[in-house]
Amino acid sequence: MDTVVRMRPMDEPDPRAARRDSEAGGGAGPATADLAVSPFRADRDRIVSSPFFARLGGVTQVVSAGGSGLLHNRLTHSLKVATVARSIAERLLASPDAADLARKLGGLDPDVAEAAALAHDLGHPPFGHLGEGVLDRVARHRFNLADGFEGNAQTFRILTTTDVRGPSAVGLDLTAAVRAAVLKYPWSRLHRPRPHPSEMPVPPRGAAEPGDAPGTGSSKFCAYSTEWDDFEQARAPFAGRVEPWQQTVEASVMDTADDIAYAIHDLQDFHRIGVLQHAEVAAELGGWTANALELAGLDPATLDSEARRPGRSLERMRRRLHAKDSWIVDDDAFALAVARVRTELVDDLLSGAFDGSIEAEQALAAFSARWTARLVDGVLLTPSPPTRTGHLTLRAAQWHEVQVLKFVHRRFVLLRPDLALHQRGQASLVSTLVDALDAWLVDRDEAYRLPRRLRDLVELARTEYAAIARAEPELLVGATGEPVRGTDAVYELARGRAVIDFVSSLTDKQAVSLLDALSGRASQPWSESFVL
Ligand SMILES: Nc1ccn([C@H]2C[C@H](O)[C@@H](COP(=O)(O)OP(=O)(O)OP(=O)(O)O)O2)c(=O)n1
Repeated sequence: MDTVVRMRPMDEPDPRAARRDSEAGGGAGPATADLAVSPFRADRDRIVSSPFFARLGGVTQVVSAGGSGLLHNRLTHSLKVATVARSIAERLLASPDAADLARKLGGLDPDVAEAAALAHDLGHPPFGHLGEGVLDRVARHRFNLADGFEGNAQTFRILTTTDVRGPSAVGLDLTAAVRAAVLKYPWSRLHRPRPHPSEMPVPPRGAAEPGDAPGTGSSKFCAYSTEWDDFEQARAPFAGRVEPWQQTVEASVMDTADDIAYAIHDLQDFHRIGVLQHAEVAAELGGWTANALELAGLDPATLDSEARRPGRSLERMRRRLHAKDSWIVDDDAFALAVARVRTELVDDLLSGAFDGSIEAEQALAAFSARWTARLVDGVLLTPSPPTRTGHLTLRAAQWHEVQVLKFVHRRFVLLRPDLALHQRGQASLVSTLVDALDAWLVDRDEAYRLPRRLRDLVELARTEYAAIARAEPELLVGATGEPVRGTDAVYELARGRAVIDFVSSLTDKQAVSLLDALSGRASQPWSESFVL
């Protein structure tokens, strides 16, 4: 790719700072004026002021955000990601070579990276990833929405469409650079850009179709067809700087910061509440280290049949890395990463139970500070990365360490049957709630008593799908690829999108309270725990 960069004359507007409404002749009126002078700082402020941002305090990171308040929720997580993203950006800019490369690739501004990090989880539905999977199934199977639901695409929809910042504004009207920086997976599910990244010989991370659902498009993506115009406008300043399927540098900073933040704080959280036990983690890592050669020689069937014996799960993970990430995987680096995690996590942190003492808090804080610094020190900006990664990557040592840290969390927290039990209940709650709201929407007798927000969302989506039907009818397909034609069919899509928008914007607690009320289990009509 040609990265020769033309210098912009001083009086020419910065295309990275372009806003959609100002291009359309609108712009911020007096009621919505920004305090910050820098457009990217103004974006950061717009995001922080949004009710969608405040809502993240009530949304699950891994387990419910309610209760003790000691575990991370999506708000405290986002604040940490923002801190890490800003410091990565500032460190890169302090190196003349990295700063020069970042400029050639389309620019790097710490305010943009920070704003994107603050915004990156806005689209997470109640109950986090669990809710995401349920809403995707419901969107495709019940409402025939080919785009389904995806947390990152919902983030982009909130920022550009459903959030508002003044009487006439649709979306937060952010700059192109910040909008582009939240595009972790810069493509739509099925059709755009062309050729679609899912068709590449080695697709970027998230672009491949799920093996068990052929024809459903990329497993991760950042824009529904309703937001495609915004997507193209946001990415326009980066054309010729990065490939169409590549993240901008700022998106890559946000993505890496997200990985670093949760790899560390998820382990802290579950040590704090006593779920992460020293003995089982020590046995797994120790079992792999003591028998690495023998385990590497086991055939896959034996490895599967012995899955519960110490070391087997880690060996399966090592093989998965070889299958998916051959661009970086290295057995020596893997063994060193296992050794380091064993020393610093298992022997140091987990060897004493968390008892709330000052000493225990100090140990947690030291673990977090040491690992955050180590991983942030491991970032590297490269001119021509392999397709599986962005321009910003972790060096091999730190990349393997993050994989091992995430493995410990997945194996000893996420795969626990007691967590699965809890999540099955939440999954059923989300899908029942969708059914109940949809039944309310189609009840003719209740047409004038519908929640105002829900009604507004239906109208918004109806306008959007009608516009697509006129301008790009080929994009309007149902979940099995059949064309959607006619006013009634378009309305059905709009109804589905509106219910999904509505449910996905609830906190965990609101979702519970709303279903209680809709099922006749709430005793008070004027409850304050949710706002319709
Ligand atoms: N099945 C899963 C997967 C992840 N998580 C948790 C672990 C991390 O705390 C966080 C990771 O999810 P993110 O959305 O922050 O990031 P990803 O990069 O994994 O996903 P995406 O790229 O879709 O945002 O969610 C979880 O509880 N259950």
